[in-house]
Amino acid sequence: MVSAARASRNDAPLIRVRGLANRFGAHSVHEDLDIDLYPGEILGVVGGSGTGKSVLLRSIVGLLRPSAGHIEVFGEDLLGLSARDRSRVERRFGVLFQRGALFTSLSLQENVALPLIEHIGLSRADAEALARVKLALAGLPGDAAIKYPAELSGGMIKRAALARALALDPEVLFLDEPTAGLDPIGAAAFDRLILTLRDALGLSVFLVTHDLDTLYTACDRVAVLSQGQVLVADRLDVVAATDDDWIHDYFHGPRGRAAHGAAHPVEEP
Ligand SMILES: Nc1ncnc2c1ncn2[C@@H]1O[C@H](COP(=O)(O)OP(=O)(O)OP(=O)(O)O)[C@@H](O)[C@H]1O
Repeated sequence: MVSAARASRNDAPLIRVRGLANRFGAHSVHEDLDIDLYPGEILGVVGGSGTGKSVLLRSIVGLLRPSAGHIEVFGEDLLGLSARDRSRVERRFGVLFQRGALFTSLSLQENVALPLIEHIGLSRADAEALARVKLALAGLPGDAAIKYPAELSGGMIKRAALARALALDPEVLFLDEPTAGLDPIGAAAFDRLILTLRDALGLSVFLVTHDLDTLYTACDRVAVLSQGQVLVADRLDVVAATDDDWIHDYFHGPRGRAAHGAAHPVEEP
């Protein structure tokens, strides 16, 4: 199921990564990696454990300086910018990290208000009012705003972290394994939320995942990382048909068949 907001390949990429290398000492994670994110698309990034999906995300959002390569975002060469200009560009990103990363000593509305106070200089009252709007946008009930992370289920924590990622009205949303740890119903609801938000807010989404259901439900394109590079980045059917052992095991193993079956139910005669 892919919405009308699917990216047109005639558009220039919003994010254009070329020749990226990430090395930690003698350990090379990426070498000469290229990847694009098009406006309005949800790009799923998959690959075996340790293939560098999170490292790639962290390099693009500015948390990790790559060893080599170019990262062009909104037409600007990110690695060539001054710290001040970089943070201007990075303000247009929203990031949801794997473990949610909420401050445990703050209520949800205080967590979401924090970037609004720090980056926009809103008063505490205005920031918390806007935070409540963002929490509602992420599908949380009104009474959740004054709760603390310890009082919430895993699914609610993800939604609160998503609300915080949306606080500054980003144009690009980066999600690192957003459905990890959620039960299948909670994960499916989160996938639908991502689609709804993309359509409503015109977001472009870079989504690192292991979740096959997410790929089938939410992603316009899928990029597979393997041996330090992007092995293939295309529509799911093209990717699933690519001749590669990992792709074959991933898409055509029991979980892959189940996800495909759920996305393409056989119609009763
Ligand atoms: N700061 C760091 N210093 C040294 N090595 C690192 C650092 N960050 C990541 N790595 C290594 O880079 C490799 C890729 O890590 P990354 O977390 O990106 O993998 P991943 O594809 O996201 O894996 P998973 O699917 O298991 O989450 C791993 O071998 C990891 O140990």
